Amino acid sequence: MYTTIPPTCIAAIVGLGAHHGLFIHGEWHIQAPLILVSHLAGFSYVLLTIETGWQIISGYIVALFSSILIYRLFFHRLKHFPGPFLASATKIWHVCKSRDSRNHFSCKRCRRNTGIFEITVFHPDVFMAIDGPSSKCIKAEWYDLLHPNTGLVTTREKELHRERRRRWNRGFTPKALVQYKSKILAPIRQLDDCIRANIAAGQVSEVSDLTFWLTFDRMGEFVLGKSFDMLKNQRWHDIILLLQKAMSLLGPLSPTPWVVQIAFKLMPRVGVLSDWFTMVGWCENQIPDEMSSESILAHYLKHENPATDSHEALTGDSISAIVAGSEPTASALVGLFYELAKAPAQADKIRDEILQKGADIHDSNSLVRSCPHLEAAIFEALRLYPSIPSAGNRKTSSSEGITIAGIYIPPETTVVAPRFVIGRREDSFENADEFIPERWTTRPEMVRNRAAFAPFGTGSKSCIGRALAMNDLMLVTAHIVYHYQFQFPQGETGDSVFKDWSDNFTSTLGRLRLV
Ligand code: HEM
Repeated sequence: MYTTIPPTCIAAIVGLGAHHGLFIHGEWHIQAPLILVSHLAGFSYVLLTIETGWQIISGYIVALFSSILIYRLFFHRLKHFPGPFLASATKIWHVCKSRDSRNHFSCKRCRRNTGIFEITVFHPDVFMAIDGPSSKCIKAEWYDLLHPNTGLVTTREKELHRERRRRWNRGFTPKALVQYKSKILAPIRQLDDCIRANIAAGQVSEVSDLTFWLTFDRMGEFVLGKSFDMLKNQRWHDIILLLQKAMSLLGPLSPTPWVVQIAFKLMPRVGVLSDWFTMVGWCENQIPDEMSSESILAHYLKHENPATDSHEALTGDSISAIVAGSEPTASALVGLFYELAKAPAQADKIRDEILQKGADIHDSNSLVRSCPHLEAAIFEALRLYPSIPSAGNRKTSSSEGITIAGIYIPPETTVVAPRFVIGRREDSFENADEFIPERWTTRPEMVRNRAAFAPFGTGSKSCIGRALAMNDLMLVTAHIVYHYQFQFPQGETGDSVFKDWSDNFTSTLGRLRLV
């Protein structure tokens, strides 16, 4: 006698098999669009051809998701780590928490883990553990964001990253830097013109806009060989507006790279996503035009290597370099001018230092040599307003975990190191929430643990533009502080800079207006 197994049971077995045989192993975010489409197609076929199709589909879905849930809640290798219950069940919890692009604030409130496969570490040793010379960690799934376009920032594969970084380094030799460093002086003059015009008209200076225009113009020139001319035209460039709109997706969606892949691949013409692709198309079109310019990209093309320099790779590099270079410098400037407006004595101290030492405000080497307080004020702004406040996730290798402060983190685990929380730890910095540049000069005892300060990252994946960024920050700050005294407009406190700070991988601080 034969007994037939009901189709619903077979579907449930297939669901369990899909989880244990397939999805439990490795990474699936890149294939997420394909998985979704093939499941929808399969479900449609079953519904159309089998009378009890919906039962079969339910059997499959219930078994698959129950298996995933039970595994995550009771058997996962990270189940011993503390964290909100729902966070260990689904990443959608994290998306809900960061829906207003405030992941950095959530990390501070939560102070615990935010997801399955993921450990958030608040200990200052984390930076060295994930990016130090002996680390085997790679960049986490998030970095596949631009797939198939990959820039230096988003290259996850270690060897490929090393190769691309070597090529980028050629554009950052001391000789090349001398040339790029002085190119900030023209945008600074344009910034100055804007401020003077505002003063003459009795108008408030929109510092947030001005600093973003300055740094994007600067990066346009640096990466593509031509400025976006926003300071000159005193208005946002259409492409940068599209880029900013598209970046706003990263705040809520960063915790789920698979959702990003589905959205990018299956809905490229919908809403903000279409803005993103317009911007990508624009960047693609800029590349062949710029071969002869002095941009970093042209430098790259001159040494083209077909193995690594596909058109996608160059597009990825141009987008990620524009974003990586502009937004962080702009937000550091907004944070710094906000603090200097709150504490004018600090601005006076910088001005006195420049005057007393006779430093040349057009030469960053002269400023570095003579103005430690200026440099300290910039460090303090970078500590309080980190340009990458919660992102920069790494993943432990498939064979080795890492140990941080005596706690072992297993292989294949995403490690999150939120700079916003770590840089404001009271056990690392005395009066940690206060702007005290002296902690970097005359009061070193106020820095209790230097490891908690890593605004540019550490090791082989750290910021390649650090020298350029410090050059620009020194020159812009010295110029403004030397020539102007500034304050908040009547009736304003500037508090929105902190309150409206959003975390879209890079920081966008709230609006700053000064007179
Ligand atoms: C205040 C200004 C800046 C800050 C605080 C900053 C900070 C950082 C940090 C923390 C990283 C590591 C990101 C990660 O782990 O994913 C990074 C990477 C990077 N930054 Fe910057 N950055 C600044 C300015 C710049 C500038 C001006 C450039 C352009 C020349 C630049 C280009 C890059 C690139 C290309 C990477 C990727 C490096 C790699 O993956 O090897 N950054 N930056």
